[in-house]
Amino acid sequence: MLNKKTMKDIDVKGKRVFVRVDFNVPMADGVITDETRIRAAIPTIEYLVEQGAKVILASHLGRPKGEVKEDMRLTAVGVRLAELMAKPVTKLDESIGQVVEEAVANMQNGDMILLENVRFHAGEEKNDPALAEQFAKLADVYVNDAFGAAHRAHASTEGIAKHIPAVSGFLMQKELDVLGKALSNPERPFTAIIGGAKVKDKIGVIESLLEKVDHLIIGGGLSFTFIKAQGYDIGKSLLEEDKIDLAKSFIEKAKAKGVQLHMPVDAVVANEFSKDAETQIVGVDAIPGDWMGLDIGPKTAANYAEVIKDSKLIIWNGPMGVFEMDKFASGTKTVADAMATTTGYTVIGGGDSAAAVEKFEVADKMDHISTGGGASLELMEGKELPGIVALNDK
Ligand SMILES: Nc1ncnc2c1ncn2[C@@H]1O[C@H](COP(=O)(O)OP(=O)(O)OP(=O)(O)O)[C@@H](O)[C@H]1O
Ligand SMILES: O=C(O)[C@H](O)COP(=O)(O)O
Repeated sequence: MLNKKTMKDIDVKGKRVFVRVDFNVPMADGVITDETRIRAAIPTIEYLVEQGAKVILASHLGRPKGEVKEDMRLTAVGVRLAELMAKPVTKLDESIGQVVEEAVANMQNGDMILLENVRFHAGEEKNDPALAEQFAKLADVYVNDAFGAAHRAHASTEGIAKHIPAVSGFLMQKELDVLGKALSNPERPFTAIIGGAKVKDKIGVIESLLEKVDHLIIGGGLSFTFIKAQGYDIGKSLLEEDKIDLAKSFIEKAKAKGVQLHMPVDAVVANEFSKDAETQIVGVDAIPGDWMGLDIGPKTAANYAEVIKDSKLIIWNGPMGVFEMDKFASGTKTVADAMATTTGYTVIGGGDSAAAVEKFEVADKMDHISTGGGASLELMEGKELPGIVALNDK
């Protein structure tokens, strides 16, 4: 997409290569619960090992806010990576300093080191030039393969690229190719599905997609602000009062642009926010005053499935309801199944939608599941991602 150098444009043989990956994987009690992001980085790591590079891997995990947090160490990730690579990975307890420098000095070609969570240093998120320099001095070359963190201008994603030759890895390239092509030269009909909790988080992406898509499907918590904007009562459903006018303006803009805007016609409502709540299915014009909408209804889901079936390209970001609870999972499941069976090209914009297709066991039916939640959203909004901008031009 962008004219940036990749690993293939430079010689990495025998070089010390600092590879920023996004190993920010979900963990529960020290156990990795989803290793997608580790697997996604393997092609880059394998290539570098095969080329005889000295591979120094760096990542963040969680948000430790500049302090050492025992439960945010990358130790378990190192163990899993070694298994997946079927080769030893030396996991260090630091990401800079003497111990790291000595370990790097002792590396043989093809060796792998995994540094400790870079966010244990406050300078990482502050993009502290001194920290970036410390990272840079460990290596001859910088490879950024952390698409999921490309929207962050941090010392290991942006600052370091100012000091040593900086290129993209294979995952970064793939993400940019798929999302970039979809957005710049989409096959039509092009449909975007936007769900999730809040309008606030999706303003930019809705605005940008209205310029590009043929169909825009709205679901999830944010759809209730749109339903309200159409003049219906939404009971105790999620409402962003200050975004009603914005929702109205989106409805108008869609009309003006000839974009077909699809909004819920029915909803699954509950008497409380609980997995054991009482539920009923109602039209959006009949939501009872003290109930809340927690999923799109079956008519809506069937409408959405029909649009997905007839589309050539579909991008999905954000669940249709509270899919974590069985009673409110049906809308998201119907959309996931429609994505799995359409002949169109399907792209999942990371985060909760990726978790949803995993949960409904259709992940392998998707054409592309982005490893970036926030990053893919920002890319779809048309924003420049600092981790990419910082790389060397071709
Ligand atoms: N009708 C609803 N009422 C309340 N919460 C809802 C509703 N529909 C969906 N949600 C919740 O919204 C959450 C997901 O929204 P959120 O905006 O955080 O994620 P997302 O859009 O997938 O973003 P990302 O991809 O960055 O994770 C889910 O946890 C889901 O339970
Ligand atoms: O999980 C993500 O979206 C990335 O790893 C970035 O994490 P962050 O939102 O904590 O910067």
